[in-house]
Amino acid sequence: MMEDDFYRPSSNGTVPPIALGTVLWGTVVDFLTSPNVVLALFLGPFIIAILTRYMSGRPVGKGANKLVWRVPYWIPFIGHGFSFLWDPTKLMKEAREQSPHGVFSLYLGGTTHNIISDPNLVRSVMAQRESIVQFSPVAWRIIVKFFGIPEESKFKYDKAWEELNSTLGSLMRDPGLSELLGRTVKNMEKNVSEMITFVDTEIDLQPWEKFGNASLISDTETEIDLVALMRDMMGHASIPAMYGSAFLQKYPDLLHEIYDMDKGIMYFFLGVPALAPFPASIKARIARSNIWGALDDQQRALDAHAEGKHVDSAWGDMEDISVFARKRNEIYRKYGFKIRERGELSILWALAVNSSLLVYWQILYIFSTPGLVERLREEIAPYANVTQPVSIGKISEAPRLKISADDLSKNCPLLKATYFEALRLTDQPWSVRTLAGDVVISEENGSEKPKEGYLLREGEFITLPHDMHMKDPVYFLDPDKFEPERFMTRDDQGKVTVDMGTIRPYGGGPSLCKGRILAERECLALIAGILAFWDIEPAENKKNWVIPPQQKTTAVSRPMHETRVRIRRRVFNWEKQNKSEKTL
Ligand code: HEM
Repeated sequence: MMEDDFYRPSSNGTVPPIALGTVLWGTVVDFLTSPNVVLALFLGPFIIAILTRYMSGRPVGKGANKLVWRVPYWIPFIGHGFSFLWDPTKLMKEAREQSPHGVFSLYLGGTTHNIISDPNLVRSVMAQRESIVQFSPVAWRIIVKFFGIPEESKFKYDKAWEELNSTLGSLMRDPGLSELLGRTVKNMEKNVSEMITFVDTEIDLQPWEKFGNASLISDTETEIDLVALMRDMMGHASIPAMYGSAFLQKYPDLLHEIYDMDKGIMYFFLGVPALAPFPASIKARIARSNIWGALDDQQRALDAHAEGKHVDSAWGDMEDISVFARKRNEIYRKYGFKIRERGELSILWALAVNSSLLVYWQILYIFSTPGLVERLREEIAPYANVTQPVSIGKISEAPRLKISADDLSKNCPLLKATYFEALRLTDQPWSVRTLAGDVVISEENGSEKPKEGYLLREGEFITLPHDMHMKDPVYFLDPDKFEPERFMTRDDQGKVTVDMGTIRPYGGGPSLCKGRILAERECLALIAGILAFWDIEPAENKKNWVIPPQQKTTAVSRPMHETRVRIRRRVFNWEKQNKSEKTL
């Protein structure tokens, strides 16, 4: 029998195996480098892209039930994915300009998103039945992906949904609203009057001064980052109002962890794995897990408190935790939610992120608009005032600040208009819905104009980017200009009123922001308090304010860079009087 011999030359003239590989490789190389194949490989993707582009622009049809025009795209399946991730605002702005009716659809990773910003059509979407135009599947996706609630807890949430949702109503009416607002304003009155310490010893600085890298210029002037300062001033007032004063004392980094988590929102939604080497993603995950740790601790303490068990003394008597937070804890206990299943992070995040950014933009626009500060100070004077401190010999207390948030909202149209205008310019909220059936949306224009109607199909998404309307030059003259007066009207008797008009800074429909009344009042209160107490100018060139470009978030945008400012305490009337008496 002949032995196998790999090295024996082949007797039948075929090439040996080693050579066979070489030949095969050579053949492949020959094949791949033949002009036809090079052409095909080179042109293939182009042909696919051109075909995709040609076929992806969906015909619109005619009549009252047209299909929404789809922006053509080049890459199958991915569709507009890359340009969407790169700069969604630019993509949408350009698409709206090209679309015959300002309504268009984008194709993102296999799903069709109908983008609607016309206020009449948005109203029509909001008026549809929730069973067809659904928010709850979107809400659950956010809860799992961003807030990290375990998927398997869904059945508990389904059972408790109505009761948990009904607690949100108490954010908008009394006694819940006035309890939260009252405490928030009290914290502001104290913190605003102690906002700047004018010391240069790190240990004596206020937490917001540390975060804002405060540097002492003189006994009466400090330089600081306005973004960090305003964010923390709001957070240090609103979070203790809802979760009690021990919460931030026990977890002093919590506020900044909320900001870090918020910065990583895209990574959570894209499902980027925990260990993926993206610093912002890793930071956001660590932050989320620390926030969970703090909230879990508080839930345990609340459980123990409610059950009359021992509670760690660091939590104090817990009496200053809002009725709202206690009620939610009661519902979690009633439905047997384990500590790790409780979704308080969604509330804490909603409370902390948007108002804290909004007050930064609002104060920046106010100070950078010539003459506005003086007009506002005159308007708010009766409702945000500073009184003379008590003096014993040469030692006197700090001046006292008193703010009436309800009066500011009712009686200060200019201040309120600056809030609406800051929202219009910097808020970029989107409402997203899924379609559980076909639906026709149409303009209820009530005029002779033919009614425009669009057929939207089951399985598609509807996205309402409210910011597109808020910056639309058709509705807002000079849309990039800060002009609060655009929200104000004067009647025949000279009475000035302010109205939000068609802007939708808080989204709409069933998911419409439940903190909107609280947000408006707390923002007005903080701005009025600061205007009453402090003078602010840009640090660099004392007259030249720079408005930073914006980075998109889920609602109020983040500035792309910090704003260094110089802050001085105002000279109050009694001080001016004392001075003039001394010089006499
Ligand atoms: C200027 C400040 C604020 C802005 C611009 C804002 C904006 C928004 C937006 C755009 C939504 C989503 C709406 C949608 O999906 O259509 C929302 C939801 C929500 N916001 Fe706000 N918000 C602000 C402040 C607050 C505050 C202070 C709270 C207090 C906790 C709060 C609580 C909520 C809650 C609970 C929801 C979810 C509502 C639901 O799904 O039923 N918001 N907010």
